[in-house]
Amino acid sequence: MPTILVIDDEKAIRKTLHDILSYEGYQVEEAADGEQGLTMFKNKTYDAVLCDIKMPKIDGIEWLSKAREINPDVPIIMISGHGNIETAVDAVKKGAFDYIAKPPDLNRLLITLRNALDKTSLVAETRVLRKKVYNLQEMIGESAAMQKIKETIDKVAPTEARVLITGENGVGKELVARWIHEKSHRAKGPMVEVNCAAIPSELIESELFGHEKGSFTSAIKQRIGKFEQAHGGTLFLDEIGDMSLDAQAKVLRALQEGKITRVGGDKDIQVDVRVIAATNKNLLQEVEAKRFRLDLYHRLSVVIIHVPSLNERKEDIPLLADYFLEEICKDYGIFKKKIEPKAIQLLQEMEWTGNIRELRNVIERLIIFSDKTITAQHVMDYVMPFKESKQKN
Ligand SMILES: Nc1ncnc2c1ncn2[C@@H]1O[C@H](COP(=O)(O)OP(=O)(O)OP(=O)(O)O)[C@@H](O)[C@H]1O
Repeated sequence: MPTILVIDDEKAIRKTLHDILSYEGYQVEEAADGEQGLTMFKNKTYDAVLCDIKMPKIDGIEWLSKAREINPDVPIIMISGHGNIETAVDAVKKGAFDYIAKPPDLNRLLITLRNALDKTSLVAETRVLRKKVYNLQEMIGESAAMQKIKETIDKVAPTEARVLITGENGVGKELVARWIHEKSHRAKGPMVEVNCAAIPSELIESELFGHEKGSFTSAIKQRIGKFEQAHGGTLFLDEIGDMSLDAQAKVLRALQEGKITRVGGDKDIQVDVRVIAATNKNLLQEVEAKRFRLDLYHRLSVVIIHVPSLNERKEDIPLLADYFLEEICKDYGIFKKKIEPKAIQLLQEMEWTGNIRELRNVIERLIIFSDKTITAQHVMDYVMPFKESKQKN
């Protein structure tokens, strides 16, 4: 539940705002003057602030600049009386999110607040994603296939071309998408991911394009979709082969016209988004089976990057094993264990699924059951029986 801080020296206004906002399901905290408001603002992260302009001690404009020094991400909405609309406009120039006039008009208040809260969640989401990008996992592997993938990423990233990434589950498709974003001109913008397989088909359109309040039964609030969230950045559509035909038609329009419409809305919204898609399906087969639109396939697949499974690039196993060994030992807080060349060789001779996580699990198991060095015997005891029983099943 979003928490709103209301700062006003007039008790009646505080009460009105308190009643309206609590009725709408917001948590409300009140301050009777700027000083008290500032102390509260320092001690807690609010989702939004409503602040009167004309107050004793610290006035609204001064309050705004102090609060923005403390936390510039919290949207502040100014409340202005008759005489100070100009000051309110000035406040917006100085970084206030918006202003509302006194006495507060219910609709305007709620819409402004909702927009402000959407901004808060966007800022938070962007920050999480930035952090992810900052910690972007290196792409391990020197096999011919991996080298080619890295070269393709370097070539395609700085362009605006759409990229389709194919390959089995867990081969590293998302990692490829993240590197394309990171090396593109959009790297400072958001990278927004949608797993199309994880969202029920009746919700996918609202997830992608957002919705207006009341457009369907559970649409209690207006919501901004992933296309809008990815504005200025990259939208990663994972498992695109699982998207419904209806949603495909809308995605196609978004790609053709650079515009979207929220579900239940009638306004076109311009979006500047680069789409990267991934799939573990053979999309051309899906086209033949009439589950995927050919025109969308062509729009998405300007460049295709196929990420091969580990079986097709076993040369990468020594580097990957060493990388996971280091990473897991660090996580465990122990010295890095050694692995005998003979043990590596056995790992290379095995059959692997495409999923790199499987190799990571195996290395973790070997770390647990070995002392300082992982030997061929460890592999025979703790990896092979598991593989064999899996193959028998
Ligand atoms: N070349 C690589 N070097 C190091 N780690 C990798 C590499 N490729 C993949 N990984 C790691 O393996 C895991 C699976 O990768 P990722 O999620 O990118 O695969 P995916 O193909 O998108 O999977 P899914 O099909 O499940 O969406 C991740 O933890 C990723 O960091």
